[in-house]
Amino acid sequence: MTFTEELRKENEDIFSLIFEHQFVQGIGRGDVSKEALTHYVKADYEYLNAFMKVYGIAISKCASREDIAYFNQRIDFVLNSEIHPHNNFCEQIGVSYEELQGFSLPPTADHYIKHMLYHAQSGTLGEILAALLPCPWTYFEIGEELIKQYDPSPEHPFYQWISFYAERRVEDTVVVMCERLDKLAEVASQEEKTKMKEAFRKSCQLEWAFWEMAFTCEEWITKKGVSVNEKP
Ligand SMILES: Cc1ncc(CN)c(N)n1
Repeated sequence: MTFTEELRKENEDIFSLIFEHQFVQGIGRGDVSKEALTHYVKADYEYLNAFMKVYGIAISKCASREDIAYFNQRIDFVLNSEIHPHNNFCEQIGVSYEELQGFSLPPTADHYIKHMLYHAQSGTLGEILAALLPCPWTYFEIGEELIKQYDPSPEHPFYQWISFYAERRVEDTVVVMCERLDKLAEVASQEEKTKMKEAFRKSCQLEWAFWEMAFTCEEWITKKGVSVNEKP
């Protein structure tokens, strides 16, 4: 079994909790509330900005141009392609994408980006990839699961979102990231592999928590109660 096959097996519990999550199932049924969609897009826009910065830190640790080109191409995908699923949600909410940009992150999303930034700053390239991999991997499998369970037609409100993540391009992203991580794991010490496993599992758990954060419209607590998610 490869290292990433092991990771997938050890985290089957979290993957299945993600597939069952009410937000994810709501995408499949086509009935997520506008409040939850809005909360998700506001947080995810900033989350993806942080994700690209983590790729940037990974570039600073690359030893070859081929590795630099790989991370550069990943940044391009987030910057220019991952706007499509957000636009699908915005159309369903009835707002422009620009209106949902620039908000501060709710607690769970804040935790998730700091978890990735921690591994980016202090870890090896393998540790960084392990922290990043659940992002494309869980979404690709969500796309696959929702197609299997709901077989959405082009009229489905979230058809674009579902088909974007179930697409070949996202599958290829996962396959290539797994191959890269497997190669790095082959030469990693036991201690480094343990760190990779911890980073991967926590990112899977934070993926579930991110859906929950959006579904419950999670906010920071203040003396007056929970604060409204305002622009800083
Ligand atoms: C939180 C999160 N995780 C994963 C993805 C898919 N790249 C995303 N857009 N947002």
